[in-house]
Amino acid sequence: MNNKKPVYLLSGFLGSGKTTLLKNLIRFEKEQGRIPAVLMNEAGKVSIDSEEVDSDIPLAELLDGCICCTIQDKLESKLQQLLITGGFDTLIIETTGVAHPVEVVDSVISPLFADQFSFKGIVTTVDALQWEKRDELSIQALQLMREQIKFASMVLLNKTDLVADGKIPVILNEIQSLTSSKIYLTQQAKINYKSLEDMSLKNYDGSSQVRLDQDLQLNVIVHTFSQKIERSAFDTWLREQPSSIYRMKGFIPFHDEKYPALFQYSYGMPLFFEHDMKMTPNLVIIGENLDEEQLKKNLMELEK
Ligand SMILES: Nc1nc2c(ncn2[C@@H]2O[C@H](COP(=O)(O)OP(=O)(O)OP(=O)(O)O)[C@@H](O)[C@H]2O)c(=O)[nH]1
Repeated sequence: MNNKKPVYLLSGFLGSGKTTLLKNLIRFEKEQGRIPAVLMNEAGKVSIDSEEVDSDIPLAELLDGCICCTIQDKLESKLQQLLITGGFDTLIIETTGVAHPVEVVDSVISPLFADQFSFKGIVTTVDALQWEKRDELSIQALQLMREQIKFASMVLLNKTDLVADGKIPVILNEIQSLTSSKIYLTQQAKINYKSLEDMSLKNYDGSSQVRLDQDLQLNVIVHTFSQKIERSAFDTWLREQPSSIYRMKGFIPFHDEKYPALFQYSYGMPLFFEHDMKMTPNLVIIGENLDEEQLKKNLMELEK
């Protein structure tokens, strides 16, 4: 009888649907009578996604950096902590959108945990629309997306609702040329989660070509609003932002709302959701070669 806890690694570029998949997977695990633990990290000092994980789920977080080479030691100690605290059956790791999955696999497959964890594989989500528009990405960002696909044990081609039906076979072919793993077409990262149980770790040869810290000039900027702002002024500010901002998320304190609104933005598409709890009004901005000083100055002007 194998008592090792299965570990799933969720990978995928910024905004591709990892957190959406995580939430679905947690629900599925609970329905199967299992308790999932979650390890997540965010490329910023504050965590937005962890607010989305129910409080009854064991959760460990790594902040301020990517779950990759720079914090591998921290990752190992978090894994150890989780094992000591126990009380879970499955572990789901959500990596930041800028992490190379292989770096994380290295920690999880560490001899330290060999008898406790059974690594099931990497599930990579790909934003179909973003793939279609991949020419707009920098070479490094595109290279990372390719690597995330190449090392996947399973690929979810997500957000298929955002591209024309006729384009799907083309995209599918392009992605299949990078991996022999199965590709599922999804919306809101919905699949039959039982297929995850049969995954095996493919394409893991330990070689990684992208060292993000050196290659991709990615900035993570965190702004904390000190006052409420006008929605219209924020919308105007949004329209002026460059395409080199890949992702934003946070809680925005608007004048006419009781609590800060949850804000999600990927590749030019903003979404706002009412929130029924008072969250710290932090906005995390992720992009390439961003002018932090100018961005913060403009955001502060919205508060006047
Ligand atoms: N239209 C559409 N939107 C989706 C789909 N799946 C997820 N989204 C939305 O896309 C946004 C980003 O999804 P997340 O699940 O947060 O993506 P992520 O990969 O965790 O993002 P990071 O944490 O920034 O790397 C959210 O607003 C989701 O609701 C989909 O299939 N179609």
